[in-house]
Order: sequence, then C-alpha cells, then structure tokens
Amino acid sequence: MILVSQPNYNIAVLPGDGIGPEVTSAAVAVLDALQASGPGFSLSYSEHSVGAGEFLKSGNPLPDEAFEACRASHAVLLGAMGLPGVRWPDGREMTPQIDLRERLDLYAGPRPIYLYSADDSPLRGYQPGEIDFVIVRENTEGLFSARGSVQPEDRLSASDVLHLTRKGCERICRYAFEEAMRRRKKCSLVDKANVLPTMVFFREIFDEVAKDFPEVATEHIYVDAAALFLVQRPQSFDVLVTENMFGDILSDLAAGLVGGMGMAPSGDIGTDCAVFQPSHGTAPDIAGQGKANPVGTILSAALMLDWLGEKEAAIRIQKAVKMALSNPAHRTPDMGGKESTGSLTEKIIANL
Ligand SMILES: NC(=O)C1=CN([C@@H]2O[C@H](COP(=O)(O)OP(=O)(O)OC[C@H]3O[C@@H](n4cnc5c(N)ncnc54)[C@H](O)[C@@H]3O)[C@@H](O)[C@H]2O)C=CC1
Ligand SMILES: CC(C)CC(=O)C(=O)O
Repeated sequence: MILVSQPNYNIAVLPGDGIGPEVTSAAVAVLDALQASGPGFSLSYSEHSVGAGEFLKSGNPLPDEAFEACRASHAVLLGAMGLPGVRWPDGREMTPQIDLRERLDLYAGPRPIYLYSADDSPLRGYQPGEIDFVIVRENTEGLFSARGSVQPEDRLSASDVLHLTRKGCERICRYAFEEAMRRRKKCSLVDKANVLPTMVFFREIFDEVAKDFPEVATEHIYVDAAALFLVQRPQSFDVLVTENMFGDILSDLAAGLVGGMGMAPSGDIGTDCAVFQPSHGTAPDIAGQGKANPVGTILSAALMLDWLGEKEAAIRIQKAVKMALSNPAHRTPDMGGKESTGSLTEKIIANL
C-alpha cells in the first residue's frame, strides 16, 4: 500500500477589531466545513491578537510574536483592524495591516468585484456576472508609504510624499497583466499622469511591461475619470491596476457597485507570503450585533486556498457563496436582508 501524505497548511488567523472577529469566525467555519469533507489537504490555525485592541492591552498593535507567526505561516487570514478612537499621539490610527504588507513585501492587492444578483447593485439593469473586474492595487509604495512622515512642529503646513520605484511599478504591472491573461485580456492603468510626475513614470513602465503581453488590450485612464466610468460602464473593465491610495478609494466605490463593503474580498500577495482579508474595515457601527456580512471574508478565504494551490477547494467555496446568494432573501441587513452573520454562513456551508 502506498500512503500519500496530504499537505497541511498553517494559517495565522488575525481577527482584529470591531466586526473582524465575527467575519473571521464565519470564514473559519466555512474552511472547517470544507475540511470535514476531506478535500485532500488540512489546515491548522494559530490565532493572534493584532490591532487597536491589542494596542490598548500591550502598547503594541503588532506584537513581534504575531508578526513572526505570520511570516512563518503558509498564509494569513485577517478580519479588520483599527478603531477610530484609538490613535497614535500624532493623530493617525493603528494600521498593523499596512505594516504587515510593507514588512512582508505583499506588493499586490487584488480586489475582485463580482455582481451576484441584479438587485444587489444600486445601478439599474446589470445582471449577475455583468459586473466582474479586479482592481490590482499597489500595496507597498505610493502615498500610503508616506504615513509616519514627521510633520513640521509649527503646524503651518503638512506633507506626505508619493514615492514610486521602478521595481514596484514593474512588478505590480506584471502582476496585473498576468491576471488579465487569466481573465478577459484587458488591463486598464488608472493614474493621474496629466498632473503628477510619479504617474508619468508609472505610465511609462506600464507601457514597457505591456509589450510582453501583446494579447492584452490596454488603456490609460485618469483616476477621476475612472471613478466616473466605474459607475457609468463597470462592464467595460476587466483588470485595473493602480497606485496604493487610488486603489484604496476605488475599491470602496467598486464594492458599492455590487452590494457594499461586505461583498468585497481582497488579497495582499508577495512572493512567499500572503494575507487575505475583506476590503472593509472594522465597522464599529455594527460590531458585536451579529449583523456583519461575512461574504467578503469567506471569499477572501477562497482566494487564500487558490493562492495555496488548492484551486478546486477555492472554487467549491465560490460556488457555495453563489448558490446561497442566488436566493435574494439570503442577505444581511446592510443589503436589505434579515440574515445574521451566522445564519448566512450556515447557508453557504450547506451548499459546500
Ligand atoms: N483593512 C482594514 O482593516 C481596514 C480598517 N479600517 C478601519 O475600520 C474602522 C472603520 O472605518 P470605516 O471608514 O467606517 O470603514 P468600514 O469599512 O469599517 O465601514 C464603512 C461602512 O460599511 C459598513 N460595513 C463594512 N463592512 C461591513 C460588513 N462586513 N457587513 C456589513 N456592513 C459593513 C459599515 O457598517 C459602515 O457603514 C476605522 O478604524 C478604519 O481605520 C478601514 C478600512 C480597512
Ligand atoms: C484604514 C486602513 C489602515 C486600511 C486600508 O485603507 C486598507 O486596507 O488599505
């Protein structure tokens, strides 16, 4: 008899703050149900306290032990972090999720947007699947990397520098083109090259990388026009690649097209490590009430399995979500429904 050992993946789970623990438990419940069906791999979890709550306890929102566990794990599943009332002395919030991206060099932020039901969109006339694109956000440079810059003590001015490197632009463009090759072969650069020299630089590099992907149709769009076109004709987009801050803003707009923040998964992907989390924040307004929409986090868990190479299992979760959402009553209150975080999760699990 030949015994073939199945892979075991160590997953660091960082529930975080606000609704983070609620949506993370939902995703872990789905992963557990999947494991129970014998998918040919196993998952072990280690949970770590990271975020504003951890800062209030220990003075450090990202303890070394948690960071090392993330680095050593096969992948990280994260809820959400930060609380508006918990801030550094300079007024900024705790952002350990951004520290993780930068310290683990998780440069690519894919944020898939998919419409499951016509009624979920505030736009009229879009059928399921007619809104289907991915925003690829550069995650480690751009305006976000200026956070923590020391500001003049006279309080007469303030500045944050938008910094891009050739390496950073090249690798995010390459990631976006590879994603486009797996999809409908269109890649849109979203920039501000009419005004900012950094964006002229980004555009030059996008055009250079494009030459290696002759099958992919390309276009350049200014970020302000991109906001308009995402609302007017979202069906025209396949992959959009953009700077960190632009990607942050446009991904919330995009989530709004398909039902809201609770519907949007994301990944933070590097060469050896990756973090998966919903695009939303900690939603303090609904935390602890069982109202949080778990779909974005469950779909992030599917992205995680896909990244780990467990593509069949990832597709099973995606199909289970699709089946559950095919019944319009299966919605949490943010989308006009009556389901709780737990009951919607159970419906997804039932379809696995
Ligand atoms: N990646 C992360 O961990 C992020 C953390 N944050 C932090 O989260 C906190 C709150 O930030 P906000 O700007 O209010 O953004 P948010 O994404 O937490 O909430 C915006 C709106 O969307 C709703 N919402 C978000 N996720 C939802 C879900 N799963 N189900 C149902 N409704 C949901 C909220 O109730 C709220 O009305 C802040 O401390 C912020 O810094 C914000 C964005 C991302
Ligand atoms: C509030 C931020 C720390 C979160 C954010 O904008 C992000 O997830 O990129």
